[in-house]
Parts: sequence; structure tokens; C-alpha cells
Amino acid sequence: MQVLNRPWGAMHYRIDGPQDGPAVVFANSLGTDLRLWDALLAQMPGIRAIRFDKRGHGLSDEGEEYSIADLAEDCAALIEATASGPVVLVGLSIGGMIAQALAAARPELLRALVLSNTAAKMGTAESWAERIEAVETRGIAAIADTIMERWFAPKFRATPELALWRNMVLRSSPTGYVAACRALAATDLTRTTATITRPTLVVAGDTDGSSPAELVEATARLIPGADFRIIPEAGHLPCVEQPEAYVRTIAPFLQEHAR
Ligand SMILES: O=C(O)CC1=CCC(=O)O1
Repeated sequence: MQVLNRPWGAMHYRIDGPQDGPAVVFANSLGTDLRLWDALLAQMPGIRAIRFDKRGHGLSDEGEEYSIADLAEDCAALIEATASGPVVLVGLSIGGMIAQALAAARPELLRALVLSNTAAKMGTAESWAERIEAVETRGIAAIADTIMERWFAPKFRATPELALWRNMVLRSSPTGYVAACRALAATDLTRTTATITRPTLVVAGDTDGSSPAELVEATARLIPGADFRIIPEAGHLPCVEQPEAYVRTIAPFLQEHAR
């Protein structure tokens, strides 16, 4: 286990793959930890994969109240501490918002971006307020089944693995989860995402209940030259549900841009 000391506490990260492999950083979604990428990375042994638990998730400390810009600074610090030059950043959902914010603020740290199941603005102030109220008054268990329906297509929801992802959400820190919901509610990256100049691949799932493909495509259209792909039979976490298709979708882009 590796730790990066940040002003708010300890940030957990992990590096897999050859030391001299092309560096690719992965940013997780709300309510998940860095195991989000396990199935994908099992099929990409050649890359130097750098992944981390954002504040209040996985093994990282909680931190105080924070913004997406603060999470992007954590990601910048990780890149500066672990990579010898610019990297390709793959961000999913809130991880994709972190990637958009970083690409606009610190483009020199990035060669290229994969924005997965994300948007410049996700949800509404009302929908996040409802979710926060449910977690604060009734606990994360109150939202776990709804979250599973948003994350996964029906076929995956019928597999035994579903229980493990449900447990990951149930065991999330309520404080960390709510802090991330507040950051999401407060963020609209539409203006800055339109200034992204790095090569960008945008990926959606055709049954994503959290960031529907049309919403993801609208964000792709903000970024000059961005490529947009849809993964069939995939919800919000296609790297879990359809890892082979996800690899087929992103591998050519990584081959072209990661060094
Ligand atoms: O929990 C969800 O609805 C999915 C999600 C929204 C932002 C994020 O990172 O995950």
C-alpha cells in the first residue's frame, strides 16, 4: 500500500505494471475505491497503472468539505509524485469530472484523456440534495438498490458479483460519500471543459442510469475533436460489467497517446 501525504490527510494509491510502461492514471467514481479497475487492468498488463482512492473513499482519509477542483489538485499531486512526465488520465463519472477539471487547469500534466460515463454537469441540485438527505437520515443502505440499478444492466445484476459491489457502496464512509455528493452538486464544468485541448476519448454505456449516453455525448461535443463511443449492454461502470469491450474501446487510444 502506498501513501501520498496531502494537506487534508493520507491519500492511498497503488501502482501496477512495468516501471517503464506507459503511465496511465485512473480516477474512480462515487462510492467506489480503486478496485473499480481490477478487471480492466488484468487485461492491460503492459501499462504502468497508477490509481488512487479520492478523499473519503477506500483507504484514504476523509478530508474536509471540498470541491472537484480540490480533487483535481490531489490528482495533480499524485501525477507529480509518481510519473516522470505527462500521463494519460482515465476518469469515470466523478473521476471524469476530476479529469475534465485537471485538463482545463493543468494541461501540461496530461498527454490525453479518457472521459468515461461522465458529463460536464451531473445531476441537479435537487437530486443531490435528495440523495444526501437519504444518506444522512437513513444511511447508505437506503439508496444501495437504486444505485445498483443505475450502475449495472439487468444481466450483471443477476450475477453473484453484484453482492460485492453492493457491499462496496454499503461500506463507504457516509461522510466521504456525502462530501463527494456536495462537490458534484456544486459543479458545472461546461465552460472550462470547452477549453480542453488534449486529445480526448469519451465513453458511455448504453444502459447507464446515472449518466445517460446522450448526456455523455453532449459533453463530448463540447471538446474540439473528441471521439465518442458507446459500449453495448453496459451501465455506469462498463470497466466492471464489460471489461473486454472496455479494453477494446480504449486500448487503441492508449496505444496512440500513452508513453
Ligand atoms: O451513484 C451514481 O449515481 C453514479 C455516480 C454519479 C457520480 C459518480 O461518480 O457516480
